[in-house]
Amino acid sequence: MTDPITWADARETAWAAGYAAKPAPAELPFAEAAGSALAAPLTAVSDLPAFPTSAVDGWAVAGTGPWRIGGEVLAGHVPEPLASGAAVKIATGAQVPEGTDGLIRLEHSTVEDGYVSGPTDREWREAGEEARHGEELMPAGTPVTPPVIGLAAAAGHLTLPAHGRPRARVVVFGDELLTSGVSGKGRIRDALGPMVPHLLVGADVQASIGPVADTLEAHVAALREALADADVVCTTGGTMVGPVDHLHAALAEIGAEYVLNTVAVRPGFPMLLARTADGKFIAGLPGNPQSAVIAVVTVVAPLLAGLRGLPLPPLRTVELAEDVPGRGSFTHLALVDPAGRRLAHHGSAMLRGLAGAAGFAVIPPDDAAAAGTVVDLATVPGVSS
Ligand SMILES: Nc1nc2c(c(=O)[nH]1)N[C@H]1C(S)=C(S)[C@@H](COP(=O)(O)OP(=O)(O)OC[C@H]3O[C@@H](n4cnc5c(N)ncnc54)[C@H](O)[C@@H]3O)O[C@H]1N2
Ligand code: MOO
Repeated sequence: MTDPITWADARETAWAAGYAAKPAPAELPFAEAAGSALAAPLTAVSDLPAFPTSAVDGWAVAGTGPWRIGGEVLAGHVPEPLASGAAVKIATGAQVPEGTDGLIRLEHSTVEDGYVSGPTDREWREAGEEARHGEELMPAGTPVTPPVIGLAAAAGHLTLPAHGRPRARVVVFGDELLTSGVSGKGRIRDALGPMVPHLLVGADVQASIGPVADTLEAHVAALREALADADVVCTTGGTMVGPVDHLHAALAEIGAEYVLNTVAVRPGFPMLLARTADGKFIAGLPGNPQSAVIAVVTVVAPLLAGLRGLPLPPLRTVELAEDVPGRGSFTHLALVDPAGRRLAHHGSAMLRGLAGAAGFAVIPPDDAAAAGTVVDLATVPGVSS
């Protein structure tokens, strides 16, 4: 087995491999561009707003008052110019008539004998106040978040230049796994098949394969099937060298090469990332369920970010409420709750602690962290706290 790389290097390496392999930018409908990075700057296709727009429900008036009422302007119409001494009722969002000197809010207005009076103000948004036609709104590289999609639509776009969503597929290895019923008699319920697809945020996740029988032929066949319609395949289990751990042999059989093989982190050490000759990726997640999640956090999430042109997912921070030991020369990823307290049931074969955690406090190699220390926090995709 090769020397494990550091946890920090594993994140960087997986991200860089994804970034180098990201699909060429294309004009994508918003739904497909969502979660990618802008491959070119976003510009305004019109002035924003495109016309002076009323910010209130009220009256548009010209000249000095009281103003003679003559009609109304609703949103979605082009109004006639307003003559001096005239007033029109105007709705929020409606185009302000040319010649308007001020708006009176409905609730501040008094209407008498066909005339309106009240305090006026320039309560409209000027054309081009937010952006001028052709102006750059967001630079290339900006993540396509829901607000960016809203801005793009407001600015006149139907598509965005972005990197397409990678297709991902989960392959579950293990003869001992049950997909229904309860654990017993040497067999356990598959916890990873139902969980891992939801961790692959940003990917177009295909139907999972497995549980796959513990033979090399079945492993090779499952990998080939998964790779036929996925850019990223996440396998679970079989990363070690047990009697029925066939992943490494299966990777050799299909000619995949390691991007990284084992990471100096506990839990999660036996994770790996490999690449096929045609540039697809296979992430090997260890079978212990918490270790599988750590492999997603360490390798898969950075890889998917890179494939979409996004930067390495940032770490957050957490102030520890209690001492956390190190794990010798390995990084220790320690489950903590949002208040920085360690969780019970944090063994790598368990999910009970993880299910209530804010994420993993990152305790660097050859170190330990005392209560009160602020350390990095690696969060789990799909989990917010
Ligand atoms: N001699 C050694 N044995 C092990 C070492 C070691 O260093 N030397 N490392 C341990 C560590 S660390 C891990 S993590 C596991 C990794 O094992 P594999 O990736 O080969 O996974 P399996 O052997 O298939 O399974 C391990 C464990 O996880 C359970 N499992 C597997 N898949 C699922 C699933 N889909 N849902 C729920 N649970 C699952 C499986 O039943 C085993 O209990 O190796 C250690 N051994
Ligand atoms: O490191 Mo293993 O991945 O402890 O469970």
